[in-house]
Amino acid sequence: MHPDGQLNGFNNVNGGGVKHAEITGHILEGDLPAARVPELHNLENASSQSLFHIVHKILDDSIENRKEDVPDRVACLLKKLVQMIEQRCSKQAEDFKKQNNLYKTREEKYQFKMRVFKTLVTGAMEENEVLMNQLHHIKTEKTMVEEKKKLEDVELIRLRKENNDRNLEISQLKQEFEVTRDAYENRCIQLETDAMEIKSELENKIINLENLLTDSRKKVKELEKFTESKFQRWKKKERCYKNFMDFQYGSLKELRMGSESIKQEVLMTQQIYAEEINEFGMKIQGLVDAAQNYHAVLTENRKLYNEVQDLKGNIRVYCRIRPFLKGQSQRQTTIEYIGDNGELVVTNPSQKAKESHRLFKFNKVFSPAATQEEVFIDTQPLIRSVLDGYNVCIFAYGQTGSGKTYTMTGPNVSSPEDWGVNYRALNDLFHLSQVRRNSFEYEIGVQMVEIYNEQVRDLLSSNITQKRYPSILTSSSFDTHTYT
Ligand SMILES: Nc1ncnc2c1ncn2[C@@H]1O[C@H](COP(=O)(O)OP(=O)(O)OP(=O)(O)O)[C@@H](O)[C@H]1O
Repeated sequence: MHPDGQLNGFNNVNGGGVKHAEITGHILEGDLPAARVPELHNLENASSQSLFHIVHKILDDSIENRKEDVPDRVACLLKKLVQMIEQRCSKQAEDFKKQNNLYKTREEKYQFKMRVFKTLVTGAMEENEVLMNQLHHIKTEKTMVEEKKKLEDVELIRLRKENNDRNLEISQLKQEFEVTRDAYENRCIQLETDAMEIKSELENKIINLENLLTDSRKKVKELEKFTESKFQRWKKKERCYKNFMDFQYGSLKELRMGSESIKQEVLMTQQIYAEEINEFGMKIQGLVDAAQNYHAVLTENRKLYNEVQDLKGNIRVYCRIRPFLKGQSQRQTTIEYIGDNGELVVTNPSQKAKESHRLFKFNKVFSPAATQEEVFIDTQPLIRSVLDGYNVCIFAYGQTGSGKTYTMTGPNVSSPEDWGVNYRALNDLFHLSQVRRNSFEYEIGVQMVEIYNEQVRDLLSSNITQKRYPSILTSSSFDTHTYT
């Protein structure tokens, strides 16, 4: 593997070593003539170390012997030696360069080979891994196959046992088959005998059936004749129906035409109807406007009406004179005069002449002849103002038997003519709420009380214990709610 130049170099050194001994022998002797210096050219092949050694020797020798001619020879020799060393050095440098280049080339080659080897090694390792995996897989499969084999062995033993059992069964079945076959053969013989009997029976039946068939054919012929006549009748009927259908079809055509004309009429009517509806809508709009105006006028009217009630006076006192009851004498009357504007003159015969007449002034005085309706008509406007949100109180005052119940309730509830103020007022309020139901919704509550000996009693309560009010009535107890 060493370069050739280096090997030659060693040879030269060895070879040079022999000559070096000879040359040093001459130089050491000190009689190296100048004529022999050219022989030193033969030292070209001597090693650099031996040449340096020679130089050292020459120098030592010249120092020891102090010969005058030595320096020239030494100089000549040294020059020669230096030239040789230089040549050698340059040669060696070239050799080194060459070797270096050679080494580099080889190194690249080696590196390339190394890479190839590495690739091969990597491939070999991967292959090895794959093989290892395959080996592992094969081992696993082997284990499975072994287990399967064990199971199959067990299965084989079981199948063998089963086979023995089956053989046993087969032999038993064979025996049974023998027995069954014998029974079957006997049965066949029996059946053959039966079949023979049935055959003879069937032959008899066939003869009978043939007779029946002959009869049937006769009947079929008769039926055919009958069918032919019927067919003719049906054909006649078909013709009739066809005529009828044609007639119906014509009627249907007429009906369709009629339907078309009706459709046209309906469309016309729809158009007229739409126009009329439009007109009607416009009229309704007018009516709505009129109704709105009507409401405004009604509100104004009501306002004026309540103002009139206010002007008549918030507190009004009416006097009703009860007629004499049966058995009472008409001569006992103390009523002297009843005026149209509420004047009442009462006489008291027990007083002196001046004080015997007393004048009372009321809003109105009802005579004994006044009816229930006349009394109510004067209170009606006040009652109606309740529906506009005014508080109204009507109460009767008087001594026992003076006619309070008669005036407020009436003597006979079943007769509307006899109804008192209460019934008439409620009747009027319900009637008005019905009339105004499109504009207002009223909720009406009723309470009737009696004040007797400064004790308030609920006249509508059916429970006796709750009849007496514990306290004085508040105005809110009489409220009538209105909603718009
Ligand atoms: N205007 C009238 N016309 C005819 N009969 C009358 C009239 N007013 C009262 N009466 C009769 O007078 C009687 C007494 O009347 P009523 O019972 O109404 O009196 P009252 O004031 O309620 O008595 P009390 O305070 O005791 O309850 C009754 O029989 C009633 O029918």
